[in-house]
Amino acid sequence: MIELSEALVTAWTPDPSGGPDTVTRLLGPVTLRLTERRVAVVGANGSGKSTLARLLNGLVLPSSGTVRVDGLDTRTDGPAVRRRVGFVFTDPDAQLVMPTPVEDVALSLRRSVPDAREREARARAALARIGLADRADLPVHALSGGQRQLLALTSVLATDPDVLVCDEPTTLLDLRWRAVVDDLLADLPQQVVVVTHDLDAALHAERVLVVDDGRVVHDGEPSAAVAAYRDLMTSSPVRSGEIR
Ligand SMILES: Nc1ncnc2c1ncn2[C@@H]1O[C@H](COP(=O)(O)OP(=O)(O)OP(=O)(O)O)[C@@H](O)[C@H]1O
Repeated sequence: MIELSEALVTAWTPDPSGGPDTVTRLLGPVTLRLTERRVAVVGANGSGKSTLARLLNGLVLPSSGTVRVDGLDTRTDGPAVRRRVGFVFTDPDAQLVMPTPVEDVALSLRRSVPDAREREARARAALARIGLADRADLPVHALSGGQRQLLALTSVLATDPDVLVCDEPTTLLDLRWRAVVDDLLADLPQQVVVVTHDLDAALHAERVLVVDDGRVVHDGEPSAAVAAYRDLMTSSPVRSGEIR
């Protein structure tokens, strides 16, 4: 289970005129217990969604307060937390590190499958399950954006995380690939936390968090949360100079 207790994220911002740096609040303080299997996070651009998502696996550490995953503190138990919580970025190129799909998935299996040949066989089987068997040995950059996102997901899932956090995993995809990735995520046995601008997808979650100006301003069942988010967006249009 993921628990945030008074988690606050701040950043030091340099003063362009050479004065002292200022501290900016990016998120929080947030107190949450995430127990549902499907959680969506929605909010305006720059509202703090990615910061919240990154807190969950220790990519961002709280400046004060704590974030715990199954009792492990992200500040002191980072590697153990990251083994439990897989993270999928918006842009798959941010996380695909090997030249070919089969090598990328095999790399994720290195801890659990010591034998190289067995690892490769399992990587090929995983790629076959998502329909990429015939792309396994192509250069990664030869895959389409949707195929690369599926590959990134497969590589993260190969590490067998208990929780998957996805930061806008379908934003760069067309409607067909969006449906493919949404279906894959929907069928996973793991807890999945998805940051999304896709309100239809958010409506399929069990719980939706609405983030605004670095705070969780609504937290509840999807239809009420999405309605609250729509109200928020129509009642506070972006005005010049207000973009965070
Ligand atoms: N390290 C940092 N230093 C200073 N400001 C930061 C830092 N990281 C994020 N921010 C700012 O914090 C705010 C929240 O960023 P975040 O990426 O969490 O927003 P978001 O809701 O995910 O936005 P989007 O939907 O556009 O991806 C933004 O204004 C961003 O510029």
